[in-house]
Amino acid sequence: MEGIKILHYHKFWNSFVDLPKGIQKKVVDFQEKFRKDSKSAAIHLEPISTFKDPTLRSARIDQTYRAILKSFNDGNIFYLLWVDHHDKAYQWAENKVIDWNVDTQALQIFDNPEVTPLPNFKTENFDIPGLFAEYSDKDLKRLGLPEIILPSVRKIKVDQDLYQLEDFLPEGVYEQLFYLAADGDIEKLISEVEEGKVKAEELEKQAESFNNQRSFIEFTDNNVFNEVLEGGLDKWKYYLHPEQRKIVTNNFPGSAKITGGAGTGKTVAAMHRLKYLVENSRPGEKILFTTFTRALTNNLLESTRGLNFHLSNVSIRNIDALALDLAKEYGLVPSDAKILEYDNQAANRLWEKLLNENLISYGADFLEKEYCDVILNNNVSNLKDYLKTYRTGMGKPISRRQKKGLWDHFEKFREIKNRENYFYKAELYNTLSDYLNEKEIRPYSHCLVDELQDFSNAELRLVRALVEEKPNDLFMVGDPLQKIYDRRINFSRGARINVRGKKSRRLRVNYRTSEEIKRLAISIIKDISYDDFDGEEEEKAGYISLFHGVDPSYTTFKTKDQEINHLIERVQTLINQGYSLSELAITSRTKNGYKDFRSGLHNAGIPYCEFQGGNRIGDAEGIPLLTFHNIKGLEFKQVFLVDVNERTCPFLPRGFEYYTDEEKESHLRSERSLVYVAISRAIQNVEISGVGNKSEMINI
Ligand SMILES: Nc1ncnc2c1ncn2[C@@H]1O[C@H](COP(=O)(O)OP(=O)(O)OP(=O)(O)O)[C@@H](O)[C@H]1O
Repeated sequence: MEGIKILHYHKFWNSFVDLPKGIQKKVVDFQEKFRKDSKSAAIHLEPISTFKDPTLRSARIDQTYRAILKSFNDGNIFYLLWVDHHDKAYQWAENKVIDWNVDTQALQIFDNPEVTPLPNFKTENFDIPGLFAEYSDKDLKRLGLPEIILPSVRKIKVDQDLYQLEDFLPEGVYEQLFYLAADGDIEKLISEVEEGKVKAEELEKQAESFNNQRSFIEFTDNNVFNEVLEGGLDKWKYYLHPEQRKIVTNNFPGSAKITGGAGTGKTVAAMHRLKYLVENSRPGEKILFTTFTRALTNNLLESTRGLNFHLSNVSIRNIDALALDLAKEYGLVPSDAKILEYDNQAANRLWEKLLNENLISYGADFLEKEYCDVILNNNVSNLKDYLKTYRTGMGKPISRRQKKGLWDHFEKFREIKNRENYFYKAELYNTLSDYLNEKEIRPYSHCLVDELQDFSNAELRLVRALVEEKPNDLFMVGDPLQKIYDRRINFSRGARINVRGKKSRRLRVNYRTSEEIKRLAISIIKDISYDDFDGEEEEKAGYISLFHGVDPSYTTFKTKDQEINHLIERVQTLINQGYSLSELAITSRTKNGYKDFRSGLHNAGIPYCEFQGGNRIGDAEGIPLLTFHNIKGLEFKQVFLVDVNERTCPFLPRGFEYYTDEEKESHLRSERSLVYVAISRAIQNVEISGVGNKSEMINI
């Protein structure tokens, strides 16, 4: 038959990569022949009597290798499921159930419970109701639960039973039951499943539902095979979670905010969204993808190239660099303008100058904080507005009279600083936003923002000003739980961005880390409440990893030398096991924290590198040494958190005892977020170490 479709199961690639090179090439040829004529004698497409599923077929790759396929829709669609040595391929297929689920419009693959018995739960005789007792069979089936597994699900009484069933459920179904156990809103879950379906009656169209595309994709050319032959498959480029795909292709009536825990594929969704916008853009439209750090910008530049679309109308820039360039281009700052960072040497010198030249009863620290957090963060340009501005989170209230006095000081400070051509970043953003708004210049048609939680109100106002308000104007992804800078964002009031209701969505599947690592990461911040950037509490429930690994460890030592020796030994063991150094990372709360480990690596002859402004300094192939701040946005197979004890985590700055309660709380929240960020960078394993007493933040 002409025009046969082959849909590739994402786990098919796991079997494909393990084949000898020569056989991989034969698999590529096999598919070409199969598409032309699946009934050709050379292909030998046949059912096998030992397969429990009568719709499964074996096909011949050569004398010894077989492909396992499922025939679908009267044989004009085939699912290519597995390829292996004859015996192993048959073994893989033998006891599988491979069923089309009409409720979800997705093919389901799972072990036949008649052959592979489902686990018995310890809670079987407990006199407590089933975890899902309040939901009808019909509703559970609408979430994709196969009829044959329903009796076992009815026996689940506690979360632990559900975890035991994970490997016996089809993909996606465990996830749905996990969400249901976490927040109990079955109507919401059913409607999410429905959104992942297509309206069409034809099975061929239904096979393209978002729910089915989670695991099955048609590859019509051989490029992807070449990609695998050259070094592996980046599944994120093709197989998207239905929630990711919805976000990528959705038509948002205005700006969209996407949140999700660490590793839930927010950056991946944003990159696909960029591709989608480019492919649907009109001539002349320019699209900006911006983020906070240079390291992430560099990663984005690299990764988006792999998605194969034209980047000619796309600008991928970090927000600072973009703002400075645009401000210079519009003549808003001199070409030799210099940037002031909060609390850096130049800023401290200028504030001291103000204090020396005037009789002022406030300290430089207070003045700078008030100027940056209240004046600049709210873009206050005159005394009248300053008098009206709330100083939320600023501690001790100040009177109208005090505000008037302060305003005079700030005007003098501005003169001092402008004379020397210095500008705070926020000042640059404000000046630029005001200019763009006044002149109605909108340099970009769409803007995507990654690491949203690190943006300040001033940066977000600039983002808002760069793009005209219209459907699909802004697409912003971030994780409130990873907010490691102590700055308040408020979309509607602070940044004039409106994203309430349906325009904000949340991703929940952690693709990066094992469930064990995710649980540890979440335990750090579980009792803290995080703002969703619009004054509501960000949800934490229903955040799940779908694979398992080893339990993270936390070891303390008597001396620093012991800790260093232990780390060096562990690194050497991992190298011997075949890990490359760049797959590992050593991270500590401060730069000082990893200094001794750097010497240890040096003495042991193990190459290392550090990060500066997004670039690797030292041996680029060496093991990276990073602070918890600059490991953000990156990922590694194994992460070592070093120098972790009661004194370093949380890290308390000098003068902490004088902070107001609100400031203390805010600081400690950021400290917890930092540890959450550092732990959640690991794919397979986290090892924590320190000298002395353990940090009370980490309970292992
Ligand atoms: N649909 C997918 N299929 C396979 N892998 C995926 C998918 N989506 C994301 N990933 C992988 O999961 C990891 C985390 O993805 P990503 O960086 O997009 O998450 P994130 O939510 O931005 O994380 P963080 O906030 O922690 O930086 C990456 O290795 C990515 O390739």
